[in-house]
Amino acid sequence: MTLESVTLAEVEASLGTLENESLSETTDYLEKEAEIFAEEKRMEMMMGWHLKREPRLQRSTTVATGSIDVDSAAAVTDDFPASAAVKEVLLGQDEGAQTAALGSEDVKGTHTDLDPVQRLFLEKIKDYDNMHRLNGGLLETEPDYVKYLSEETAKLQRLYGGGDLSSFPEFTFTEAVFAKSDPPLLPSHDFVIEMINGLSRIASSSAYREAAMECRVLSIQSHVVRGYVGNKSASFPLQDKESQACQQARRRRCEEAGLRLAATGFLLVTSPKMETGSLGAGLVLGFEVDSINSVQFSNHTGYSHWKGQVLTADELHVLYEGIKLNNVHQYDYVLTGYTRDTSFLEMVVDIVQELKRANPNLVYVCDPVLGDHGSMYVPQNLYPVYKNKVVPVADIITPNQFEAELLTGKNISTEKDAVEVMDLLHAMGPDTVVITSSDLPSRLGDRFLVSLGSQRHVRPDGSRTTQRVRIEVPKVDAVFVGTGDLFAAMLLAWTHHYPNDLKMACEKTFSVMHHVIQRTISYAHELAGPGRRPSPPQLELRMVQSKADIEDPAIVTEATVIS
Ligand SMILES: Nc1ncnc2c1ncn2[C@@H]1O[C@H](COP(=O)(O)OP(=O)(O)O)[C@@H](O)[C@H]1O
Ligand SMILES: Cc1ncc(COP(=O)(O)O)c(C=O)c1O
Repeated sequence: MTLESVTLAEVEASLGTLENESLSETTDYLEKEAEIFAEEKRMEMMMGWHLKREPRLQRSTTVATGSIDVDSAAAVTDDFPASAAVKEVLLGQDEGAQTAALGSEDVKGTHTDLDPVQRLFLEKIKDYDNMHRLNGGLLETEPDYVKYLSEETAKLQRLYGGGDLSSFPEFTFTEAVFAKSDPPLLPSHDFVIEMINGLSRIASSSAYREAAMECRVLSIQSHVVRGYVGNKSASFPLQDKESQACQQARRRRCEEAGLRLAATGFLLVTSPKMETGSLGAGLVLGFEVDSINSVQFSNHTGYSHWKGQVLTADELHVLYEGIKLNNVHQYDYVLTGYTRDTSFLEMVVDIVQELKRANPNLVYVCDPVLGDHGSMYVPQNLYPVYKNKVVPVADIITPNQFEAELLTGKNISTEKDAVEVMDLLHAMGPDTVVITSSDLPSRLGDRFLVSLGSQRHVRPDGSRTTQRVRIEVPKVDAVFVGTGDLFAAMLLAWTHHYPNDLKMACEKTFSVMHHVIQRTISYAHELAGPGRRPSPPQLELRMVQSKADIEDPAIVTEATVIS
């Protein structure tokens, strides 16, 4: 007889014979098969589901307990519309009453509105309950189950300090007494109420919304499949790094707005005496980096071979139009680097101008990539576009010495020359200029690289002030590619964090560079082997491995304020 061919009547008949007998081995198989089938049938009838041995219900029929199984009761009441009689039997009485009802012959007789399957179900529970009581424990359990149960019980007893795990615990609620102390270590009851009421006000306040808002960068740079230049060099560090810096900057703004954000991830209106911790899990504010890939190459152009595609000005415009049509063209920063095409660069300028109109506080960070050490490595016709169109709309620029000289038409032979060049660059537009590398001699010796920075500020009274710094970092005897892009991205991040402190922003930025470069060169030497110069693939920046240094760089170089 297959299970499918068992009719309900047969099931009832089979089980009916069991009613007056104890469960025996000979009927065991038939009963179990019938029971499973009956259960499935019952489910289908009552719920319209095609439920196959739903585990909670299986448990209720195979593991009987001294009192009603809470899970099975919940299954009946929560998951399908059991009849009033079933509910009454299962839930309508206290534990003792339920046990009594289940153990009594009345169940079948008094609830005449039960359909045959429901009755069968209740009778089975009743049978098991009787058997359980007679047997003094679980029925038909495998040794493994008994072992598992006793281990789990022991575990719970260890965790919760013993006690009877089979009975419902008693709870005693006593009124909390809030100790008054000065200064208060715990918030007072009134304060907690005030805090809760305040939460909804804070959530809708503009300061909170501003604090919770993301900081979004549009980065228009190269993409490479292999290695780290352009967007590959800038995106990961920005996304990673800024989660910390943004949090701090925004926490400061929140505090200024009279709000405090506590360490637990809860937003609290605190009394002024209460300590504020880090933002914790409450707000996560990494830079959102939207990348437009100006080229997609297999690798950077310092390798023996490279292949790929170049984005045209029109294609750039199409991408930007798409963003604009969705009205998601609100950016806090634009970051650009290596470009070889004049019309593309002009399109970038148009986009920056339009984005600045949408957000007058937008900061454009530009690495005016033209060449190095006296020679240009982009087409000559890019130079006038940078000089006349790009630099004037830029807020932060990161030229090397050659690029700074080219843009201003003035040579740098001394630190004084460098300061004058930076002033000329300020006059062209940008408030922040960092000359990333120079041939100027270092006071620390010829194994150090000298860089200079200058930042203009407008004082509250409208007058201008300029901070200028010199920074010297150990020179590494190798050519790295992608360092200019990483540098610009990190300067963006750290000037965001320290908008009026170029010294600090430079110390952080140059320290990140130092850590990444040191890790890269050690690894490259290891790969190349003793006495051999590392190849371009071996010199790819160790970006992911430098995550911790990018997030929180140990300061390895102090910037000197020079005027
Ligand atoms: N060989 C090197 N040794 C030490 N630092 C370097 C070296 N090359 C690059 N850097 C770091 O990277 C930064 C950017 O340098 P670079 O890539 O030469 O800029 P750019 O591409 O603008 O010419 C430098 O300011 C310096 O911190
Ligand atoms: C495709 C590509 N993008 C960007 C760069 C810029 O690299 P860096 O950051 O060293 O100026 C290069 C340098 O070769 C490159 O090949």
